[in-house]
Amino acid sequence: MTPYSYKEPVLTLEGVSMSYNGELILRDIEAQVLDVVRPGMSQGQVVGFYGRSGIGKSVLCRIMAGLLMPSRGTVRVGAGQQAVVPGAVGFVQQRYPLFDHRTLFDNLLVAARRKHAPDAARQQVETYLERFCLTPHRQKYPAHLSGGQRQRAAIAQQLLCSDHLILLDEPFSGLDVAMIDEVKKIIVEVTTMDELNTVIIVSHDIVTTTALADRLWLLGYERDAAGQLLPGATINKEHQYNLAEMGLAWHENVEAEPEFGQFVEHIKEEIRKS
Ligand SMILES: Nc1ncnc2c1ncn2[C@@H]1O[C@H](COP(=O)(O)OP(=O)(O)OP(=O)(O)O)[C@@H](O)[C@H]1O
Repeated sequence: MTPYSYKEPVLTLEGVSMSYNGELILRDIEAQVLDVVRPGMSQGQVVGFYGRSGIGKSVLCRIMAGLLMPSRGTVRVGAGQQAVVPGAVGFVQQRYPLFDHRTLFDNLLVAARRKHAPDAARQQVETYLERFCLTPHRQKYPAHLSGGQRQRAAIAQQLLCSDHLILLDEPFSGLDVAMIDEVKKIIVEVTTMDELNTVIIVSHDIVTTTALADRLWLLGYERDAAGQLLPGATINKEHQYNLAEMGLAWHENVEAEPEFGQFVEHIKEEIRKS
């Protein structure tokens, strides 16, 4: 088994609940991501986040990104475990919002300027363009980029202006198989770029996401002792999977392993039941 250990927390959800007009959507969520350490390498974290449609994944993402205040509870982020504020967590939404009237380079520069002085910001943008194979497209406007290029640009943009934590909402939907491979590579690249980089992937593509993840969260409903469904979805302890502990993290071609196939079936069944 790959040797690993854990250091300080990079994301903590403490008693997070959310109601809208008296309807409880999320109930008392307690979950934490720790900085994983693997000898001789810079290893970030990948959390796969699942749940049935309409259960509250987007609401929880907006709370984790600091864009929505929970009705109760707190979200702490980063090595300093500060309460999250808007901008601290990158959020790549399905529409990949970029400024249409700015070139790709300028879009990234606007993001980088939120964190860096002018010269350093330009340098950072050059680095990210290169890393994400976007250098040849630097002068193009968003409308002239392919779906995959926009996806990579949006991930680069969010990485440039946030502090290590990035949420990806359905990053594989609507992409062809070659593009899915490319986005997978980017996610691996992001999480090996910096020890503290943490990517949370919200996805209905269980196989692709589980293969990348070292941790999974499943948002579902719990039942009381009498078997009645409790209001509000939560991520209970049994639905917080540590794939490193299970020997299913960081393998190339993990999808081909029988244990992986069995685990994916188990997850699908849990999602159906929840
Ligand atoms: N501003 C709001 N006011 C009232 N209810 C809301 C609001 N935002 C979300 N909801 C409700 O919260 C619930 C969870 O919605 P959410 O968008 O988080 O689901 P989801 O798990 O992301 O779904 P999907 O996988 O289909 O995108 C839904 O019932 C939705 O109607």
